[in-house]
Amino acid sequence: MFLRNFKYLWPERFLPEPAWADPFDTDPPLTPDGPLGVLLVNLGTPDEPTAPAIRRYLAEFLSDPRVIEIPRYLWLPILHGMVLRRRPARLAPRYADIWMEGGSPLLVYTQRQAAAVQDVLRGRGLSVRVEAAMRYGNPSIADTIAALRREGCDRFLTVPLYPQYSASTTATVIDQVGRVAATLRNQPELRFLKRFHVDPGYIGALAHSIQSYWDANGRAQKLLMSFHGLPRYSIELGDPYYRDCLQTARALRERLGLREDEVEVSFQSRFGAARWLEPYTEPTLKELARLGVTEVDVVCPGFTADCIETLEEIAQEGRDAFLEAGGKRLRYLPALNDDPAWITALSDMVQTQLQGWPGSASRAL
Ligand SMILES: C=CC1=C(C)c2cc3[nH]c(cc4nc(cc5[nH]c(cc1n2)c(C)c5CCC(=O)O)C(CCC(=O)O)=C4C)c(C)c3C=C
Ligand SMILES: [Fe+2]
Ligand SMILES: [Fe+2]
Repeated sequence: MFLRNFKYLWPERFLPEPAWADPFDTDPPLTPDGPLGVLLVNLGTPDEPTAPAIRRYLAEFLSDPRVIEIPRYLWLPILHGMVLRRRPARLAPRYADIWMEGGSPLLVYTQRQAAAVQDVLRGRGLSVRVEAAMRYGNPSIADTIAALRREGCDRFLTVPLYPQYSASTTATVIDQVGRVAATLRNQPELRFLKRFHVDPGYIGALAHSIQSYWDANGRAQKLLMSFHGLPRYSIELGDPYYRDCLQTARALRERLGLREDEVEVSFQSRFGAARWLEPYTEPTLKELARLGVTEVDVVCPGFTADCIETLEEIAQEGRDAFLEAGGKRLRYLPALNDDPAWITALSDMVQTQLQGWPGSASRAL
C-alpha cells in the first residue's frame, strides 16, 4: 500500500496515463441504471451434513459477539475446547435426516423465496435482482453483494428474513453489510428492513396457511406457537425480541379468530447454561400432555423457512417428548417457505422499501 501511494508524491509528469484514474479502486465499474439489488438474508447453515462442515459453520456463527455476549477470553476457549469438539458430530445425523436434494432446507427454501420474489417483482415491471444470502457460511453476504455489483447493482435493499428483530440475528446482518461497504471506495446506496413482525401480509400468510391446513385436516385442541428463544439477559439489555414475538403471537391469534386459551406461546432451541426466554417449548409440550391435552398443532412463526430447528427439534424431538408424556398427536405445521401468499406478502414488503429508487416504478400498483 505504501509503495502504491508513493507515486502520488512524485511529480505528475512521471505518472503513467491516465494519471487521474484511481489505481486502488478494485470495485467493478457500475452501470448507472443497473438493476436494484435485493438481499434476502437468513442465518446460515452448513454446506454439507458432515461434522467438519458443521464445525466450520458453527465456528463462524458462534464466534459472532452479537450471538454470544460472553467476554471473548472466556467464551472462545469453551467454544473451541468443548462446543466445536462435540456438537458437530452430534448434529451431523440430524442434518443428514432433513437434508434435501438441493442442500440444507434453510438454504433451499431461502433460494426459492429469492427466485419467486424476483419473478413477482419483475412481473410488476421492477428492474430487480433478488438473491438469497446467508449471514454465516454460504452464499456469504460479501460474495453475493460482489456478484450483484458485477451485474451493475449500485443500490441494495437488505431484508433479514427474521420477522421479529433481535440483535443476535437482524443486527448482525446489518453489521455485516456495513462491513462489506467499509471495504468499498465507491459505496452502493443501502437500505434495510428492520422487522415485519406484525406486517398484515406476513400475519395473513401465516393465518391462511394454518387455516387451510385445518380446513383440510381438522384442528387440534391447542395451537402452540413456538419461537426461537433468546437469553433473558439480552431482553434485560434492551432487545425488543420478546415484545416482537408476543405481538406476532397476538396478531396471529386474532387473525385466526382464536381465544386466548386455545393458544400457547413458548420458546425453543435453548443454547448454553444461561436462563432463556420462558416457557421453554419442550417442557410446555410435556405439561400440556400432563394436563390432558392429547392433540396439539405446533407452528413456528419466527422461522420463515424450515430448518433443523423446526423439522428436527419440533417435528421430531418435540413430537417424541409430547407422545412420551402421554400426548396422542402432534402435528408440525410447515413454515411459510415458498407458500404463494407469503411470496406475495414478501414481494409487497420489498416493493414498498424500494420506492423512490430508479427502476422501482411498478406497472401493477
Ligand atoms: C429465528 C430467529 C433466531 C434467533 C433469535 C436465534 C438466536 C440464537 N440462536 C443461537 C444458537 C443456535 N441457533 C442455531 C440454529 C438456528 N437458529 C435460527 C434462528 C434464530 N436463532 C435458525 C433459522 C437456525 C437453523 C440453522 C440451520 O442450519 O437449519 C444453532 C445450530 C443448530 C444447533 O447447534 O442446535 C445454534 C447453535 C443462539 C445462541 C442465539 C441467540 C443468542
Ligand atoms: Fe438460533
Ligand atoms: Fe436446536
